[in-house]
Amino acid sequence: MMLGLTGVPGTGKTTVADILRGRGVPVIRVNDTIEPYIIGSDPDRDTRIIDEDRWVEEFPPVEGVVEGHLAHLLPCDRIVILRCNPEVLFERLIRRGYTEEKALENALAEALDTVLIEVFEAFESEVIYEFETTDTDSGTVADFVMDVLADRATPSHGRCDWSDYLLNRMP
Ligand SMILES: Nc1ncnc2c1ncn2[C@@H]1O[C@H](COP(=O)(O)OP(=O)(O)OP(=O)(O)O)[C@@H](O)[C@H]1O
Repeated sequence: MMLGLTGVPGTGKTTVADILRGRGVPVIRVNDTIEPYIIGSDPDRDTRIIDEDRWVEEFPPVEGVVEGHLAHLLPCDRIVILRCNPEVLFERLIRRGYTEEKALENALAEALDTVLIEVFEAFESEVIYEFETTDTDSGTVADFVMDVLADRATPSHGRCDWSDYLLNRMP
């Protein structure tokens, strides 16, 4: 089974993936596979531009976990999407050295359910597992991913509502 572990930057994907790898689960990091597919950069947004179509086309199927915010573009069997309260996400990203602008951009992407919407466009709800990491340690998040791999978890989505965050930001 190929399980995609996705979410906005800062939701904890890499931390969880490292724990899973430590427990013997095969994990591929999207970031380790995209180098040949970089076709430019966007200095305004401090991001690299990837030829996503070619990356998806040439990605060899994996028995295990694919971790990264593009994982849901792949034909995964199951998708775990990590969520985090945008205020907390913002603080995590600032602590990690992001500029305020970039941290805010990601907090807004989380508040607007951006990744969840992309996941919904590509997958049936029976294979989508949403998990909130705001007040949950990464070991517990890793336990959940292992439950999904072992078919012990129930698909779910729609429990994260960050509309208060958006309302508080309106002029
Ligand atoms: N469950 C958690 N509770 C508290 N802090 C966390 C949790 N998960 C991750 N963090 C912290 O948040 C920051 C971002 O974590 P991480 O790099 O795992 O996120 P990510 O989703 O992989 O981001 P990216 O997509 O940019 O790689 C790190 O400083 C990490 O220590």
